[in-house]
Order: sequence, then C-alpha cells, then structure tokens
Amino acid sequence: MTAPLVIFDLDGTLIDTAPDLIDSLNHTIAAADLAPVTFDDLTHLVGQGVRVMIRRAFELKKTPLDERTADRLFDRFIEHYEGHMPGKSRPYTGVVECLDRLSSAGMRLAVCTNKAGQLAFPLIEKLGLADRFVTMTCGDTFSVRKPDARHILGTIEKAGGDASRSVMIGDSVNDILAAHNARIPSVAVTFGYSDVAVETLGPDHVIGGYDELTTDLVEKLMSRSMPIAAAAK
Ligand SMILES: O=C(O)COP(=O)(O)O
Ligand SMILES: [Mg+2]
Repeated sequence: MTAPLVIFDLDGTLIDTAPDLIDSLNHTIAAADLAPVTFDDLTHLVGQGVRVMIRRAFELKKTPLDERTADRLFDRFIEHYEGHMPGKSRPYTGVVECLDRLSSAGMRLAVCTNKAGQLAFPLIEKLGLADRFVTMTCGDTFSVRKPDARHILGTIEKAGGDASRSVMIGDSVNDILAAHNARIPSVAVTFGYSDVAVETLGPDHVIGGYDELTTDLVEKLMSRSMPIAAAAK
C-alpha cells in the first residue's frame, strides 16, 4: 500500500510567519503613505500570496491601486521579506516533534502553500525544515493554487502519493476548501490566520496544538476518506 502522505500548509500552519509578513507589508504600504496594518487585519489579507495581500491592504485602506504601483510594491515587499528571512518566523510549538513522529511511523510529508516559491523555499531551508518534506509546491508552481483541487492533487502526484492515502493540514479556508475539492480529509489548526472560526469551514477534524496530530488520527482520517476517493475515480 502507498505510504500515507501528510500535506501541510505553510503560513499559519507549520510556521508562524505573521510578524514578518506584517513588518514587510507595513514597510511596503508605507511607501504609498498607507497606515500600518495589524495582526487582525492580516487574517483578512493573507492566504493568496503577496500580490493579493497588497491589493487587499489597499482595499482595506480604501485607497485605489494601479497595476504599475502594484508591481513596484510587490518588488518592494519581496526585497524586504527576502532580506530579513527568517526574521521572527518560527515553527509552531510541537511541529518538529510531530514531523519526527509521523516520519518515524513511515508517513511521508509534503508542503502545499500559496506562498511564492522564491520565499517559501529559502524560508524552510533557513529554519532547517527543508529535508523533512518529499516535496513542496507553492503559489506559483502550477497555473492554479489553493483552493483549486489541482494544487493538492499536483502535490500528491509530485510526492508519489495517492489521494486516498493523503490528508491536508491547514489554517485557512483555502486549505480546507482545497482538500474538500480534492476529496481528501482535512485537519484545521486553531492557531493560524483564519478570519473566521476554523470549525465553520467544515474540516474533518480540528486541532489546537501539534500534540493532537497523532499517527492514529491520520490513519483514522484516511480510512474515512477511502470510499469518497474511490467514488471520485
Ligand atoms: O502567503 C500566503 O498568502 C499564504 O500562504 P499559505 O498558503 O502557506 O498559508
Ligand atoms: Mg496558511
């Protein structure tokens, strides 16, 4: 049987990147005289990559944004974020132990993030996590991204996994919806950047900490997913 594949979202799930996203975003929008955003604002802005985050910040501040300025500000964000990585970003409590536990049980691990590859790869590298994942796909790996099912299905294919033996762990609507669209079970974490209570997103399970992400839970969720995945074929 194919080894189980546990697919993690990055921002707000594996790594607490919010302080650096906020710093770089505020540095970026200050160039257009916009007032700084807060953590609560970020939960509405993050999830679809840097370009969308900047656009949403302008919408939040009720300020128009033309394409040329958007391009310039995108470059400004990337330069600032790349220049400070890993900054204050750290894996959430229990992440490393959890990855150890799942790997030791023969499970394979992957990352499926909407963050641009240019930022996501060096970030997990600098945090010493890169070797733990068989693959990482980013917001610009395919022509589509979460919540499109093809982002998850493409990740599973690259990892040599099987949709009926895969589980998605995430913090936002994009993750839970993408898992639903790909017909794989999902686990929502409560400590990430969702702007609504994750229970309302319809995940198969909710965890408040990584000690709750056990091999038993993964196995249980996968066994439940099989009839759905089989029916989809
Ligand atoms: O950076 C983003 O906007 C989203 O990243 P995530 O998919 O890892 O949460
Ligand atoms: Mg996330």
